[in-house]
Amino acid sequence: MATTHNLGFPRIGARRELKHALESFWQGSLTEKELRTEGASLRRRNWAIQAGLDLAPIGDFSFYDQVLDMSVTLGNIPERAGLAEVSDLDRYFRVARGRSANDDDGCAIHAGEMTKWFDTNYHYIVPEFHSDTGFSLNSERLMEQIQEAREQGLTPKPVLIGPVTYLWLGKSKDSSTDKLSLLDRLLPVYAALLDRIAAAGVEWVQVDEPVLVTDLDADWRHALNLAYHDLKTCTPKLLVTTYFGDLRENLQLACELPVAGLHLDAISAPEEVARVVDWLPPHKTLSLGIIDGRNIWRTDLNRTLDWLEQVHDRLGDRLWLAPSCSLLHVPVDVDIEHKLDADIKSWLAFAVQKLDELDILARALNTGRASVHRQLTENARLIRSRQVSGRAHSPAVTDALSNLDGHTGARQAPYRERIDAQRRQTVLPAYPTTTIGSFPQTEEIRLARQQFRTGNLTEAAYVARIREEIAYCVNQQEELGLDVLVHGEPERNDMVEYFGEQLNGYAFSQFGWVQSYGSRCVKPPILFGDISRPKAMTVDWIRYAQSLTERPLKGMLTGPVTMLNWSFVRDDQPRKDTALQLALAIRGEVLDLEKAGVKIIQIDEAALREGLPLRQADRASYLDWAVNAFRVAANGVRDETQIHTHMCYSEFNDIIEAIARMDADVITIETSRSDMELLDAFRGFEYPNELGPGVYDIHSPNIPKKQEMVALMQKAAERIPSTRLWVNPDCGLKTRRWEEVVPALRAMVQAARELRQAIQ
Ligand SMILES: CN1c2c(nc(N)[nH]c2=O)NC[C@@H]1CNc1ccc(C(=O)N[C@@H](CCC(=O)N[C@@H](CCC(=O)N[C@@H](CCC(=O)O)C(=O)O)C(=O)O)C(=O)O)cc1
Ligand SMILES: N[C@@H](CCS)C(=O)O
Ligand SMILES: [Zn+2]
Repeated sequence: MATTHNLGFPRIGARRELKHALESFWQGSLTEKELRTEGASLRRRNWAIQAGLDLAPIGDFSFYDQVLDMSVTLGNIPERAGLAEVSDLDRYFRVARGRSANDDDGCAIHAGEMTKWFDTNYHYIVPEFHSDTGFSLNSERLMEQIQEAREQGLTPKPVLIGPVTYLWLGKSKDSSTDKLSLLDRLLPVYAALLDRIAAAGVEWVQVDEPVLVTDLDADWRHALNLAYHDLKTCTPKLLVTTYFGDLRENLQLACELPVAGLHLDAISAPEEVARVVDWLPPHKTLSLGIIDGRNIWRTDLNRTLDWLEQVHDRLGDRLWLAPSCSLLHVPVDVDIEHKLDADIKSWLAFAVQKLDELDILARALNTGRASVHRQLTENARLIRSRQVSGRAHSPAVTDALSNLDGHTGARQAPYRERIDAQRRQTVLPAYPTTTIGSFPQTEEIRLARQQFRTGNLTEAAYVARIREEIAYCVNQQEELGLDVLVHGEPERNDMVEYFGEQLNGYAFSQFGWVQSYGSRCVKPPILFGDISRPKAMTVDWIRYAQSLTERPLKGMLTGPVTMLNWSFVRDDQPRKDTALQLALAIRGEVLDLEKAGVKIIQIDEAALREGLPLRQADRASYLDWAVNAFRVAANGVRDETQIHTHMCYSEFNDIIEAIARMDADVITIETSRSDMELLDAFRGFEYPNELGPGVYDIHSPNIPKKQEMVALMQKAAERIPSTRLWVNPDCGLKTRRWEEVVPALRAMVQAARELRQAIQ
């Protein structure tokens, strides 16, 4: 009998119940008890959905982030969060979100650093390590949830982040600390935790070690061996899970770890299944991730069974079935979508449907295909309907792509020549100030959009409301004295979804939310077919904003690679082909903006770095097509038109040469939290164009001080000539309030003025 289980379920709730509860709690309109009750109710509902599984995940639910939860379990919470004087939950949120100086006692606490979870759009709170970091067990949360799940009649399988991945995800806060040196201190706490779990009568524990799909040096590989040899005396059976990629040179290591089972992501690594089946010692369980946990297309069940049956024949009871990774990365339930086109909806499977698929596959293996004949026939019909549908294909798009040549992505003149034309066209002071695009997305703006969507506000009234917001935003920027203004993006629900809604080839859901960080969610649009742009998407808003000011106004677009990486994309053609289609559509918009007199155009590529393959060996080819897509989108303009791009959450050292190839005139990037160290990459490489290193962290409610920003820019000027530096925040301001934005930008403008005086 093949066993079914799941690596994790989306915790935000089908209607984002967790988001609403968290935000009410933070505003003070929900008590801690009420928040905990809502959490328990969500867990109950999620487990009810998973009741058909042989083993249900426990501990995947989190009030903010599963990595932060693991830090709490291991007693590794930064001291600044306070010890005795606050409740556990308050301390937890202090690390997650920081605390502004305006709260209660006037003491600001900076939030834990947030970064990308592997190559996904989920962000985790980075564990912090020091040379004296100690660990201590805090198993209450897991023990309670094991009990809750039992009461619901489930067989619990606790989910832990494995010790080696936990260290790998964290950051040493003092340069002397080698993270791996902490393993000796960490392992006894894992052992104690496993003992407690065993005492609760749990048989299997899932231990996530996705580091196994990355390039590991000998020390990290040794750490994996050491850790699992150390833990092998613990009673529960350990299922080491890997996901998001293939194992390659770590395959043998993974197979030979002294644990009871291994989970392989058979969606990312189909070619490794046979090798793992061969290598895995005969006493071990193999869990195969056979349903895509990161995309939303229905699985071809018949085709899956064609190869899976042979594996089942070989492994019998040793075979477990699961989605490829946690379902955290997909929305909850496609059945609640009532506005999706019926054909497209029938091609999709969200978390609930993925578990149904898993059940059908298990039944087909355990009791024969005939026992699920109806479901398999229906699945075959729907898979075929997608394959033969003409809706994904547009001959006009194929034609447009065939007209691309080597010149399409090239600017007319090199940067050193075109910068003169740009400076003649738009005269700016040294250290020009600008922002990244969005200004506060207030409740009122979202309400207006909701009323428009539900027919309670006419289009004319909605447009008037957004124009009013743009006018306010432009006026504020003029008063603050910023040099290059933006319209503030009030018309956008999201920087990707907004464009997805306007392009042919995209569909979008009503409730397809996926957690991005904490209570913040995104609704990735569904890219199902060839992409084209029926009409201009941003020109009217930007033209209106420009009409309100004499100062230069920056047009604002999302780039093709970010559109690709933050959408659910079609799986019937290579991603690079889809990127090129997106690039052509965005190129059309860039040229329309230029035609409308816009002299500066920013094309955000916030997710370019995120899409970088986890393995070094795969990176060059990704960067080639990703940079090419950006160039096709951006570089059709005249020399005088200045192209900006923006990237956030980026480590640039390893991709600096690719960034230079994008040939944007100006790049604005996140750097403030790294104390400008990120700019070392730009110095070493002698980055030729202009750069706006973010001078303050927009994720924090703290108002930056002028002197701090001056100091950061001085550090930047040690690496990049000051004549090529811009002054701007790290990222967009949509999550902040106007009361925070105005003083922060005022201080930033003053900082720029001080810097200018120093070079006169
Ligand atoms: C820069 N970032 C982005 C990432 N990915 C993206 N796709 N987009 C990004 O901007 N990844 C990295 C970072 C992550 N950062 C953030 C920051 C902020 C958010 C965020 O605030 N998300 C909002 C949802 C935004 C949205 O779509 N709003 C809609 C309203 C949707 C809604 O609430 N609908 C209601 C019904 C009606 C209503 O009340 O309006 C409902 O469905 O119940 C809009 O503006 O129209 C959030 O609320 O979490 C995300 C990532
Ligand atoms: N223009 C976008 C970029 C975010 S990465 C914004 O300002 O929100
Ligand atoms: Zn950004």
